[in-house]
Amino acid sequence: MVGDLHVRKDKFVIEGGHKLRGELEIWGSKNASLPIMAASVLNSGDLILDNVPPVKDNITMAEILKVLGMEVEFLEGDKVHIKGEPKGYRAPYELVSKMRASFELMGPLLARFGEAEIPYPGGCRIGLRPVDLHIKGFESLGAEVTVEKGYVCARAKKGLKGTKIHLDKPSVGATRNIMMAAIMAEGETVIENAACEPEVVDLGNFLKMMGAEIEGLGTSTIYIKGKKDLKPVDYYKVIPDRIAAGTFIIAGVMLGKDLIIKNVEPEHLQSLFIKLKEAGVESFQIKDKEVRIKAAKNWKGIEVTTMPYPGFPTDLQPQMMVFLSLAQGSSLIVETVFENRFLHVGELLRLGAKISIDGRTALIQGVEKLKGAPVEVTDLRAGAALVLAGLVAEGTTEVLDVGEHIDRGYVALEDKLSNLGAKIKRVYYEEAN
Ligand SMILES: CC(=O)N[C@H]1[C@@H](OP(=O)(O)OP(=O)(O)OC[C@H]2O[C@@H](n3ccc(=O)[nH]c3=O)[C@H](O)[C@@H]2O)O[C@H](CO)[C@@H](O)[C@@H]1O
Ligand SMILES: C=C(OP(=O)(O)O)C(=O)O
Repeated sequence: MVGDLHVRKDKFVIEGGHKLRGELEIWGSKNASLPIMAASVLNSGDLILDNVPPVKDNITMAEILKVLGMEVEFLEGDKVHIKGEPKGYRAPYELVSKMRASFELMGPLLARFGEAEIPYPGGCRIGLRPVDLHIKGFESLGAEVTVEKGYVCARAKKGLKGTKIHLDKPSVGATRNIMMAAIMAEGETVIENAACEPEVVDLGNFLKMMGAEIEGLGTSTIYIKGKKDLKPVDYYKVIPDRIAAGTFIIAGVMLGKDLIIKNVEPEHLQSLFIKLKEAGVESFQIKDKEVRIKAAKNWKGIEVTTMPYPGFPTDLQPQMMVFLSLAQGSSLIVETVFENRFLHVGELLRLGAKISIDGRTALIQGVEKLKGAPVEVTDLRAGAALVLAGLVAEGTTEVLDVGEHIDRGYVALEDKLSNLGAKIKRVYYEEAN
């Protein structure tokens, strides 16, 4: 019975060991869709964003835009229709606390209204994840920033002024937020030590379509010439999700049998391909936007260090750890981006993996097989990794609490995997609150 003391959750029940075959089309990037949806508060008119999957985070962003006064509707075929203009500049805590990228409304709202009030954001609890670099950037542009009852409030009544900003770290979110604030500022802004991630470039390309003057996208120095007047954009197509693609590619090298992953941007996944080859995996071919994969027979342990792009993505680290758990010999994974992104390790141990942690380094001793067990999801990519582990493990694995995390970034993952031959189903359960 669902009463006050119980919450309804969902889990995946996976029978491991089944091969993956057939075709899968990768959807649009969540981490590019989110800031582009945020940037739509700067657009006037009718916008169709294409390749925007209805993952939970995108739905949350749509809800926030609606609270701000815009009309947002998800259409068939991963399109979202955004109309109208924002009437307010304060985003509600209940929605912002669900994900990280909601804080990226601050830059465009500040540019548009000279004012923005956004609570500290949520998102995966993989580290402290402060927003100090975002705030320093807004302050450098001339905004006065205060924190009031958990809301970060930025004010620049006289408008923002372009300046040189050097980021202490190449933060993806801070680069995007500052870029959005700066496109309407007076004069030139230079962002040094900027993030080079494809999702930053995609947002920049969208802003350029609006008439923003931006140079240096994809490099560590971004130049922005502020402009008062932007022009409406009516259509933009978001890049494919490289992390979703990487997740399926890692599944494929463990379990593929003529698996074809489509709508992949190979350039965005070079660091993964290089590491798979270093481990001795040659059973995949890349042609244009397609990757054809067969399971590798065996592979050897390697060292992987997560780094900002074009380094190995932290968002594929948990999935890679599953692959390396089954390697011959030992592997090292060094997580340099987030200080607490080994939450999946405890769960992988339940499945028989041999992993120890020393600070930001995980030492993985390859085992012959993983064995099914109940495991709990702690964050989005940890969840993806546990699903991969369940697919490859002997016996049945129950991956608990998938709705809270996995659905944030993967739409109906169980259906996509079932279509490829996996035995996986979603089951609802109740948990004491
Ligand atoms: C919605 C979205 O696109 N999320 C991605 C984005 O997150 P997000 O934009 O939050 O990641 P950042 O690049 O900002 O974070 C990188 C590091 O910088 C630190 N930091 C960041 C901002 C700040 O003001 N101060 C600070 O110290 C963070 O704690 C972290 O240790 O990039 C991450 C790194 O590729 C990915 O894992 C996330 O999937
Ligand atoms: C960490 C992630 O998301 P977020 O930044 O929204 O928490 C992710 O997409 O893996």
